[in-house]
Amino acid sequence: MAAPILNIGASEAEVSAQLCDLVISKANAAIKERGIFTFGVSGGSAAKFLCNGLPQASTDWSKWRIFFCDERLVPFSDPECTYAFYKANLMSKVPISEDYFFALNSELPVAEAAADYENKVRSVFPEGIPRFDVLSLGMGPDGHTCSLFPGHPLLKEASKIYAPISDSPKPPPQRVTLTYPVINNAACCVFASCGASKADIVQQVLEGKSDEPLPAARVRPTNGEVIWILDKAAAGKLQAAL
Ligand SMILES: O=C1O[C@H](COP(=O)(O)O)[C@@H](O)[C@H](O)[C@H]1O
Repeated sequence: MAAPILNIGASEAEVSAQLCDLVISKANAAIKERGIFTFGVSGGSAAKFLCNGLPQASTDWSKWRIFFCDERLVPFSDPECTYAFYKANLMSKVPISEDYFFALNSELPVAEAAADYENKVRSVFPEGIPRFDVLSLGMGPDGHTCSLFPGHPLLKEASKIYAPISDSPKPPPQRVTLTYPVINNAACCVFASCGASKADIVQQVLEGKSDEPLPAARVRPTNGEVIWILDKAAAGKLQAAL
């Protein structure tokens, strides 16, 4: 298990550019090697960072297979719907087929929606624990990542690819999330976080010592890398950045 790699950008725009450059270079390498790029995307600020730079990518979009690291169980018309954000800010700008940007069926009850989404993942990863080329992750001010929240029983979920959650402390309450066995089987997990409001939690996750690590600190792929891309404000309390 490799130690996290830390990259610090001068500004949010630089963080966004570094994240997009990393994803595009991993995508083009995977496509060259295996003819396919499997990518997990998050909502919140990470979605904005990706949508700033990915539309300019020089890549073969027909080879990308995009899934959600987590998604909220709300209709496409709801402003909280992450799929709708990517549809407006990425899918409308690049030639990726809707068949390969896998949406959550928000008309199903949450447990069925998670099982249905798991079947979609199985269309690309027919067996075993899926190994995504890249998971683009965000971290909330409480240290959550995907929809895995501090102290929640889902931190221990070990049998599902995607788990339903109906009591998310951050609204909306019903969501579907990747689980740790899949997250920690990825080839690359990349966090992008910006702003002084994230500085304390970034410091706790990257330099804190606890018997109960925060959800973002549990992202440690056994045979992959973890990269953190931060702006100066988010990295402001790290000893490693001094
Ligand atoms: O609710 C969510 O929050 C996290 C963190 O979002 P951020 O805006 O604080 O970066 C996000 O990664 C996750 O996908 C989303 O559902």
